[in-house]
Amino acid sequence: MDKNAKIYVAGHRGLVGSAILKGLKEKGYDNIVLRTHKELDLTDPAKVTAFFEEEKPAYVFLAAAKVGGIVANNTYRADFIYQNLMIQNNVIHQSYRSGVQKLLFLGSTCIYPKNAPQPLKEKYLLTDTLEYTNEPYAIAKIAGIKMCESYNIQYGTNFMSVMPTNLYGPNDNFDLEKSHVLPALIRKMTLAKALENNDWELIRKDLDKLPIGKISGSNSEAEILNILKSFGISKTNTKVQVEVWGTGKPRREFLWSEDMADACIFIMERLNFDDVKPSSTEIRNTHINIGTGKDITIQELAMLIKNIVGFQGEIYFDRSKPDGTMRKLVDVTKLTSLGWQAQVALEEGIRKIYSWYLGH
Ligand SMILES: NC(=O)C1=CN([C@@H]2O[C@H](COP(=O)(O)OP(=O)(O)OC[C@H]3O[C@@H](n4cnc5c(N)ncnc54)[C@H](OP(=O)(O)O)[C@@H]3O)[C@@H](O)[C@H]2O)C=CC1
Ligand SMILES: C[C@H]1O[C@H](OP(=O)(O)OP(=O)(O)OC[C@H]2O[C@@H](n3cnc4c(=O)[nH]c(N)nc43)[C@H](O)[C@@H]2O)[C@@H](O)[C@@H](O)C1=O
Repeated sequence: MDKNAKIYVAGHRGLVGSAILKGLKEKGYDNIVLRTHKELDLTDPAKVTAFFEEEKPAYVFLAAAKVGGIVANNTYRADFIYQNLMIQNNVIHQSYRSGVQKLLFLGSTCIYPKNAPQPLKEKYLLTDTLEYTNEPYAIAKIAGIKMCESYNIQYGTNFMSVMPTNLYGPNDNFDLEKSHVLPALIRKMTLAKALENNDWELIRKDLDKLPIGKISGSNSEAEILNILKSFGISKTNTKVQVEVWGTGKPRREFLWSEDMADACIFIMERLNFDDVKPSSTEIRNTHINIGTGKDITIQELAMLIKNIVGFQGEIYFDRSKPDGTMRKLVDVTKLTSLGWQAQVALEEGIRKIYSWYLGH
């Protein structure tokens, strides 16, 4: 990418978009065009058309999407399929129409079949049925991969697709109902530790960030305890307990968001669709996995976060909540063979995000 070329980062205030923006600035890219969700609703075809006609970016990082954890995906199924299809259809199609030189579409490893062999190779796409809790989101993401691939084949565009594993880092979503597991457990353990220490000031400050109406400065301690209980943080006479969803047995792989951003920029700077296009007519692997190549169980993750936060109480598993896919470790050979590797180990990343969370 030319350092002066106009680059559009869609979703620049989110977890990944903010890390991509930071990474681009650090590398000296200074012609970056941005729009908040409020300024440009990417589900609106007319507004997206007008934006591309006006700005004509040369490069596009498509990091805007409807995103959430397992329960959000399972609950807001219509929103996840509709909004994601609309956002990506609009951005990819208008990128083609306005002559964008290269686009990076962000998918997710949930595109792979629920029971696919491990580690997940790119070619396992579309070989079996998906995990049901996130099927609408996964189908939208598969449509995005196939849209990039089809435009490349028919129109000669250069649209790349990447499939990141579970991500975490600054500007993540810490909503206790809609977020992913890692930010949710950071927040739950932080609140639980504050409850152990009777640190009501910290608890009030934290809960103040909840949707309006749940808490105000005048909530009594009993009312706050009820709110915490509704999020799975409870106190008996002797101990504080934190609820962890599911059985704790599923395995997940976690990548620091700034490593993810680094991989995205690496791919945009060095790779083209022709480099990843297989010669076979049965194309199933034109996308690229991004991950660390290491996974842990949710129980191990919960214990790691508990220790780093310094929460002394107990954790227990709520088996009424879904486990989702039991394992989705990605095969990162395609990317690492090109010279890219993740830098931030999980324990270091958890320390960093815990410190970021306390500061925010
Ligand atoms: N987080 C993860 O663990 C993973 C994420 N991914 C993928 O990475 C990408 C980025 O995800 P992540 O950064 O976590 O998501 P975030 O929710 O943190 O950020 C998404 C961004 O998209 C914006 N956005 C959402 N809807 C619209 C819209 N209609 N118009 C304009 N902007 C919109 C949001 O703005 P606002 O907040 O104002 O709505 C936000 O800035 C997504 O494609 C996601 O599917 C893939 C695998 C794992
Ligand atoms: C990135 C990926 O994210 C989603 O998939 P997921 O990996 O299943 O997402 P998750 O982070 O929400 O959960 C991981 C595991 O952790 C368990 N778990 C324990 N306790 C909490 C908890 O407190 N919150 C959450 N959210 N999960 C918890 C939870 O039960 C599950 O077993 C996809 O829908 C899709 O969007 C996608 O692509």
